[in-house]
Amino acid sequence: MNVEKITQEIVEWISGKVKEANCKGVVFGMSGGIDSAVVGALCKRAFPETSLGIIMPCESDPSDEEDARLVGGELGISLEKVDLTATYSTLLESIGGEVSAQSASNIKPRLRMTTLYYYAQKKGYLVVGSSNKSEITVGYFTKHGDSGVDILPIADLVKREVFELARHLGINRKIIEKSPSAGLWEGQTDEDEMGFSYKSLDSYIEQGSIDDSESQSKIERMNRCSQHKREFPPIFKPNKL
Ligand SMILES: Nc1ncnc2c1ncn2[C@@H]1O[C@H](COP(=O)(O)OP(=O)(O)OC[C@H]2O[C@@H]([n+]3cccc(C(=O)O)c3)[C@H](O)[C@@H]2O)[C@@H](O)[C@H]1O
Ligand SMILES: Nc1ncnc2c1ncn2[C@@H]1O[C@H](COP(=O)(O)OP(=O)(O)OP(=O)(O)O)[C@@H](O)[C@H]1O
Repeated sequence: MNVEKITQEIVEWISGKVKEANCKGVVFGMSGGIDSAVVGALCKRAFPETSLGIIMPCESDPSDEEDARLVGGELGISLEKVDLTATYSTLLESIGGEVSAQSASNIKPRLRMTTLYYYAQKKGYLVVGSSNKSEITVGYFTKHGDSGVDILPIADLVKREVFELARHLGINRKIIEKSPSAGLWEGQTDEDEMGFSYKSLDSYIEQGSIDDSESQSKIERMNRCSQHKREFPPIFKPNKL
């Protein structure tokens, strides 16, 4: 992969999409992870004066905010912080009843999506998502949460390519070296939850099959089960005659 060429193409693409929408800039969530760091760096190149990163802790590990500030500081990205922890608790209290841990944790990305759209409309910006091809292939994202965005600049890159871009863009080594995590609960890591490594997933995407048949079946099952997340909701078409 010619990383500099791809970087330039993505930057031009972001710029073109924002102009087509008659918008002035971009807003994105800064989690302290590698995906949003790469997206932040690309956005800053496309819109040096009108790129805004939002840090949105929601029962998050405080080190995530430190990491997001480290990336933002080094790249010169303007940052705002919106703490969603109290909002999340209040919503769960209003819902009441017994809490389902998985359903509850998916509220967090949806509160972040709501917050990003507030800033987008207020400032005339587009919301930029940070999903990559590996996550999208297996549906490893929250429907209408972190997938609720306007444009997806790195969604055709597998995780390995995101790492290549991160190194090229000069993202701090601390961010590159930590284990990818959605940060939805303490100790969560992408690879533990998915049950296979990004290496296996990326090889499957690029080659169509891998030697590890157990991982391949898991990947194929997750891909099938998450098809609905990659499509517009089915529309019933009544016979109006
Ligand atoms: N066949 C079907 N047709 C239409 N809709 C269908 C459906 N099956 C389920 N659904 C709907 O989809 C919902 C389940 O999907 P969803 O709400 O997304 O929930 P789900 O896929 O269960 O959870 C999201 C996963 O993504 C992970 N995640 C989240 C956020 C960020 C990242 C990251 O690393 O970047 C990862 C998270 O840890 C978790 O494993 C169901 O409750 C139902 O409403
Ligand atoms: N605490 C947070 N503050 C702001 N945005 C967040 C936060 N957590 C998640 N997000 C947003 O949701 C996206 C998906 O979350 P996730 O934590 O999986 O990604 P990441 O941290 O960028 O990358 P990685 O999967 O490598 O950890 C992030 O890229 C970011 O845009």
